[in-house]
Amino acid sequence: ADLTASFHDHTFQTPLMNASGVYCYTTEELDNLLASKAGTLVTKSATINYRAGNPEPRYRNLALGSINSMGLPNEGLAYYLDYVLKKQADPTVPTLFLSVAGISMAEDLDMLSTIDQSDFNGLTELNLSCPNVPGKPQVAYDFEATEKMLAAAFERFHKPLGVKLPPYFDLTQFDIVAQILNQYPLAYINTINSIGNGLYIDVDSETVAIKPKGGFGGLGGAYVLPTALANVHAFRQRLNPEIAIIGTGGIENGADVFAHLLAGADLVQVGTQLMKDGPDVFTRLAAELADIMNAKGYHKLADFKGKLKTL
Ligand SMILES: C=Cc1c(C(=O)O)[nH]c(=O)[nH]c1=O
Repeated sequence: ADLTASFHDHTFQTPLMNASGVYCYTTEELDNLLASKAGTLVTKSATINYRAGNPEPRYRNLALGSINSMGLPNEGLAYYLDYVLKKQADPTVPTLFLSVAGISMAEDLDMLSTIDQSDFNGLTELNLSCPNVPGKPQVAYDFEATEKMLAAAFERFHKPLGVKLPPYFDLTQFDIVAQILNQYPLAYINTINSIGNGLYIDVDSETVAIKPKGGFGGLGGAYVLPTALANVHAFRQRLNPEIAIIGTGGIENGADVFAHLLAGADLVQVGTQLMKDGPDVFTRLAAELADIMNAKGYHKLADFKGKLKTL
């Protein structure tokens, strides 16, 4: 089976990559991703300046996934922009993704301007869905703010741009959000971000799992797979075909990757399972996906991508 993934005019060795925020905070982690079977990588969502983030413990692996309230810790935009600019000079390195998540629309726009004026030749991911900055509502749950943000972004940003979206749970929300997104020349959407503000309770200790926000945090892992698949498929059914889709959420094995691609994803991102297994997870996921494709007689991703059947 050929796992080569095409994404606009870019080609990747596999459709697999990390989810922003996981294993992408330091240049060492990013280099380890490049050395793995991941097709490419995305950097931790950046703010203009360094952020320490929320007090720890702020991430916990759980039997059925994970919970996190990191609070947007990052080294600042320059750190990640320097990294991708240096790496893109190397012809053996695939096209890279750079993620930004400003605390305000003004900060987002400043960062987009900085990137636009740079020689960055990869794709930029505007994170509209961080659930863990206290007092900062998720932009993407405010449809008016989303529209304002996209209009302002495309006024000043001329490189390929994608948006990271939170999960939606209502079919009319898919209609409304898709109608907004279709008005803009987006390269892609990335769906889903963590399911915001879950609460894990440890019965033995009668305590929550993480310190910030009284234990409330974004859910990842197996908990979120059906929601992730629904969002990938709902947007595939509604978005202009020129807007590609990165499927994120709940991938533990090759079958989960296959399901995301069947639902309409062009690339898939792995968060919780990457946190649990490290970059070797991409070797296992690639092998498991290839085995499934071979068993089904599929030779390349296009043979089944987006071809989910209904009853
Ligand atoms: C960028 C902040 C995010 C964070 C975070 O830094 O708390 N956690 C998530 O699950 N998703 C995010 O988008």
